[in-house]
Order: sequence, then C-alpha cells, then structure tokens
Amino acid sequence: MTDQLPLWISLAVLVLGTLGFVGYSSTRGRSHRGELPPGTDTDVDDPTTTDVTEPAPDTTTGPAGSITDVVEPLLVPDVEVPEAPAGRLARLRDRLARSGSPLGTRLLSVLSRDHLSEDDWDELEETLLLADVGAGPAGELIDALRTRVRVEGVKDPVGVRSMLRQELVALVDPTLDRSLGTTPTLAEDGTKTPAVVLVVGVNGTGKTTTVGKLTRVLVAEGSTVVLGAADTFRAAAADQLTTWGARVGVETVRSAKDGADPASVAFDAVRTGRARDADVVLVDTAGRLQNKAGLMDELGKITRVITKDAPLTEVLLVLDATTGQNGLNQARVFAEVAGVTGIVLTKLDGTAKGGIVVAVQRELGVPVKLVGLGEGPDDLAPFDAEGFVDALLQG
Ligand SMILES: Nc1nc2c(ncn2[C@@H]2O[C@H](COP(=O)(O)OP(=O)(O)OP(=O)(O)O)[C@@H](O)[C@H]2O)c(=O)[nH]1
Repeated sequence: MTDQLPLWISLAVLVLGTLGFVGYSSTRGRSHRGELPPGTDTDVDDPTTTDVTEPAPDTTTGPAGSITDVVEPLLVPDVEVPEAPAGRLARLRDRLARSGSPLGTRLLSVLSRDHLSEDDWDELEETLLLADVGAGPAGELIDALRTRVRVEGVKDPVGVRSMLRQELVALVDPTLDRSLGTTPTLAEDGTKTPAVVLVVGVNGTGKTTTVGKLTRVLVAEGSTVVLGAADTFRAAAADQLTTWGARVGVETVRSAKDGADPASVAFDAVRTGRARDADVVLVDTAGRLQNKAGLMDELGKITRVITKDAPLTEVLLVLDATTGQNGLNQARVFAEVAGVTGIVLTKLDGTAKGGIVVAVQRELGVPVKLVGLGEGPDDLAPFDAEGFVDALLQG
C-alpha cells in the first residue's frame, strides 16, 4: 500500500485537475453565452438547479449579417409552466370588487328601483358615460332598456339582472372575432412561416408586460415562440423582455448595441423565428405618443420591414384602461399607422370603469382580444363578452 502511495497521489492529482478544468470550462461557457437575465433569482452555478435537458442548438447568434443577439433561454433553471388561459377572465370579478363599485352593480341598483323616473334614466345614462362607454352606445343601451321595461314590465331582481345582462352582452358584441392571429402558415413544400404579432402603444401602457404575459399564454397552449425586443429606446425593456422569455424557455432577439434601429431588430426576430421553426414571433416596440410624427413613421418602417419577410398576422394595440377616453384618441392614430387588428386593455384591475371596451370597439371596429388583470405573470385573460359582463354584474 505504502509502495503504491506515489501512484495514488498522482491519480488523485490527475482526477482533481480534470474536474477543475471541466468546472472552469463550463463557467466560461456560461459567461460567453451571456448573463442570466435580471430578476432570475436562481443560482446558475448550482448543477442541481441548472436543468438543461435538450442539446443546445446554435442559438448564440442571429441570422447571418444581423446586428442582433439572440439570448437563449437554456441557462435558466426551473422553466415555469404557465397557467392555462381558459377561465382567467373570471378573476376580473374579484379585481373589480377591490377597485370600487363596478359599473354593473351601479346599473343594477338603479334598475331595481320600483318605478323608474326620468331622473333614474338620467342617472343610468350618467353612470354609463362616467364609465367611458361613450355617448352613442350609452344612448342605445338606455333606449333598449327603456323599451324592455315598458313592454315586458320586468320588476323582480332576477329578471332585471338577466335583462341588463343580455343588453350589455349585445353592446360588447359577442359576434366579434377575438381569436389571435398566432397560427403559422405552412407552404405546400412544408416550409413554416411563423405568425408575427406586433405590439404597439404609448409609453407605460404595459406593452412589454403584455408581450411577456402573452408569451406565457402561447407557451401554455403549446406554441413555440421567439421574442423580438424592438424597444431599443428604453434599455431596460430588452432586459425585462428577456427575463419574461427566459422564465418559460423562450429566446429573445435583441440589439447588440443601445439605440439600434428597431426595424432591424424586428426583422432579425422574424428571421430567427423562421430559422428556429417557431410558431409565433412576438415583437415588442418602444412606447410612442400618437402625435409624434417621427416615432409614428418609425412604426410604419417596422411594419414595412417585417412584412418583407413574413406577413403580420396580428397588430395589438395596448391601451391602459385607466386612461379612459384619452385611449380612444391614441387608438385612432395607431389604427391608421400600424393597421391595428386587436386591442389589449391593460390595468382593468385598476378601474371600476369598463366602458372603454365598448367605446374603443365601436370607434375602431377592432375587437378587444385580451385584458390585463394585474401585475402577476398570468394576469392576462382572453376576452369574451359574456365573461366580461358576468364579471361586471357580479362584482
Ligand atoms: N395593475 C396592472 N398593472 C399592469 C398591467 N399591465 C402592465 N402593468 C404595469 O404597468 C407598468 C408598465 O408596464 P410596461 O410593460 O413596462 O409598459 P410599456 O408600455 O412597455 O412601457 P414603455 O416601454 O415605457 O412604453 C408596469 O409596472 C406593469 O407591471 C395590468 O394589467 N394591471
């Protein structure tokens, strides 16, 4: 045994040396591919939490000639499983209850009075206007309710509620197509072109957060997604988006330098989406005021550049529900410049008003497709007229 001591020592040195080299190389490999996105509180050096189950494809660079970086999600341990989107809208009821007396409750309390006077009808109309329903739709609803009260003489609380429910659902319009354009197209030769969703809106409405939440909705539905951080104006936006993506194992294409051309980033994101055979490419854009011509032109350019490579299947305008009628002015201009196909109404949890849903749809002829119900990662719900009205009436 003592004779063999030098041999054992040499073997031990060899083993330790090899282990040391492997550890060093893997640390180098990680830092080469980029740092873990901010907000991820897990220790990447802990081999038990770094759960890389698939062989890494070459995702360290964008397409040839691109100026962007593809931030791959493979280093993030414990990839989250997002909640299924169905039924999320029911949560609106609790959120509304917390944010004060919701529209439906106020309408019901007036309609349930014994004999409805002119003052009562005025109060109903005022309530609708204060909730941002807009004059036209408010007038229509009052007319419809007046007629029904006169003709049907509904008095009992259940009858009144059911009448109001029917009329509100009709106003919100259950016939609008609220499906999202997130289905890729397949050519005859089997080539897949990803669906491309562009997300636009003014500053701070919740665009980046919405892209993050929508990524989770799509992942929960089994789609493969690539993100494009075309908000090159606010540096933190790309980090924010990368974090959202990484949490559910989704790549983010972002600019390698600050202030890069957002159209190039969007273009590279679509190219990367194609290269990865992704189902959907979601492109986040910088916030812009609708009256700033230069920024709106930039949006037009992003749209033109993307459509050179793949058709835009959805342009989502993100509106903050708490800004009420001001959101309508924004919506009009964005609709002209970017060809909006769907509205995302965020922060619906922060307002007792819900009438903007009706107003914006009427004004633009574009349906509300998604609503933001809070700051949680799965607080984005597919919108439907019945679910919305039920939440209003039960709040
Ligand atoms: N309560 C609530 N907060 C939300 C909702 N959606 C977004 N927010 C918050 O709104 C704030 C702004 O969100 P961002 O996603 O950064 O907004 P943005 O439009 O990308 O901002 P810019 O890039 O500056 O234009 C954040 O604090 C979000 O958490 C929502 O549905 N409810």
